[in-house]
Amino acid sequence: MPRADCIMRHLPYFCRGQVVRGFGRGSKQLGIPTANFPEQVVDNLPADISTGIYYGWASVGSGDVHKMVVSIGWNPYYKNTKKSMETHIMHTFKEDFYGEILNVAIVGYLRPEKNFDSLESLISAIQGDIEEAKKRLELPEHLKVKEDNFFQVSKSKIMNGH
Ligand SMILES: Cc1cc2nc3c(=O)[nH]c(=O)nc-3n(C[C@H](O)[C@H](O)[C@H](O)COP(=O)(O)O)c2cc1C
Ligand SMILES: Nc1ncnc2c1ncn2[C@@H]1O[C@H](COP(=O)(O)OP(=O)(O)O)[C@@H](O)[C@H]1O
Ligand SMILES: [Mg+2]
Repeated sequence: MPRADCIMRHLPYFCRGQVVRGFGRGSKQLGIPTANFPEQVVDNLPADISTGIYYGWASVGSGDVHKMVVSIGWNPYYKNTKKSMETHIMHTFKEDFYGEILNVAIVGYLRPEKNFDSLESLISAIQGDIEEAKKRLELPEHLKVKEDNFFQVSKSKIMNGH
């Protein structure tokens, strides 16, 4: 079990980066696309932040802020050799946003990464995470992060062309 202090000490955790292509394993076909961050963003995570499933807020470029869940780790079901950080945003986008800047604020921890004996059980675990995250994000302490200057800055920066 990850130690609680290693998780909470770093939250809320803010970061941004360009959306890159993942393994294209068809998470989109499963109805759960995940926007993957490049290696540098993953390498910049605090060294002792636990791998696992987290929730928080995200925006694409200067767009609206939405609820999100993010998976940090090695995806034991797929046995990745590189640590990844993938964000599923609870919003239906008109099109893909590869190459755009994804802004994320992680506010809470849900569970460690797990292995599953079928793809169906992985999918239902992720769906459970999404429902739990939606609920927890309604807490006032989490709602206030949605209004954080971090997201305002991302708007003005992009609008001014910097
Ligand atoms: C909320 C959430 C929870 C996840 N939990 C697990 C997990 O417990 N174990 C695992 O192997 N992968 C987990 N994943 C990662 C999926 O396996 C991953 O999104 C999928 O491999 C797609 O990868 P790709 O973007 O490289 O195509 C989770 C993803 C999300 C968004
Ligand atoms: N709600 C969403 N959350 C995350 N990514 C989304 C969403 N809707 C569309 N996308 C797009 O889908 C891509 C991720 O799909 P995915 O199947 O995980 O492919 P990859 O393996 O390349 O990450 C994202 O990079 C983004 O461009
Ligand atoms: Mg992905």
